[in-house]
Amino acid sequence: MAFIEVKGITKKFGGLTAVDNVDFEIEQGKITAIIGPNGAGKSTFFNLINGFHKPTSGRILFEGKDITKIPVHKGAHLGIARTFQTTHLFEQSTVVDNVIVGHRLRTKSNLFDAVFRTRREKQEEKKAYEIAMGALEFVGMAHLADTPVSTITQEAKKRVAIALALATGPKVMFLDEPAAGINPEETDGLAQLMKKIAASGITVCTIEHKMQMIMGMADKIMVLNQGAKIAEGTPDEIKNNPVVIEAYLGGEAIAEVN
Ligand SMILES: Nc1ncnc2c1ncn2[C@@H]1O[C@H](COP(=O)(O)OP(=O)(O)OP(=O)(O)O)[C@@H](O)[C@H]1O
Repeated sequence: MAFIEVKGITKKFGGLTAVDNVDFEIEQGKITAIIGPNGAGKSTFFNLINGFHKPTSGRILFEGKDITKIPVHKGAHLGIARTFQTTHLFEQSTVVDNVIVGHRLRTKSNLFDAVFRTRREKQEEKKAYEIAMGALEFVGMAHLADTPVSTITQEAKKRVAIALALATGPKVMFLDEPAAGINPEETDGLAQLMKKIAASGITVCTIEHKMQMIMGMADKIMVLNQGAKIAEGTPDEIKNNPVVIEAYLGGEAIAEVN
């Protein structure tokens, strides 16, 4: 059984077919990247598998279970996490408080507990703090735990956004352009972090435009073009695939990644 299996998925927006009958499998504990030119359908495909869009047709199986129609919060409880843009962080709150929000998603305290501060609520608060600190440790941000998000660098914010997803205890993490807007050295650092996440057993699925980064870290790449899957394989297979070179990367881009 595949970890995530996408079967014949199609998404239409009015008359436009953004994703066109794509079959794809994601392996557990690996890094999978989705690439393709602008408008190829990457974000749409990504949002179909992480539950943010519902397909026009086709099915998605997660550990053999049909998750095609389940709401996003149910997906989160099954272990499907998605990182948000750093602009979704609460700038005035501390780094650790931001991450605690991620963990809260999975804890059981209800409004009654929150108002009357029951023992369970206190225990959960402590646990949420410990989990948040563990996630910050993992991404190398524990030393900034008590710092307001507004004062940390863009790269640090990206790591905090990843910690937030990690704190939900996911089985798979979806990262949308994790390295956008940061320098090459920081990009390398993030690639290392993604490898560390995958090595810890959490499956990583990403869209990224930085080709060198993708080629250096992905176990498997899918190439979309005009909504259709035109290739899938290892970085080496993709770099040398004539269809990909023709449709997307072009001779110069290939020279760049080799
Ligand atoms: N909510 C929407 N409503 C209508 N059309 C949409 C919507 N989202 C995406 N599209 C269209 O679907 C097509 C695929 O878009 P998508 O954003 O998935 O591509 P992409 O490969 O992620 O592009 P980019 O690299 O530029 O982000 C585009 O033609 C886009 O205009």
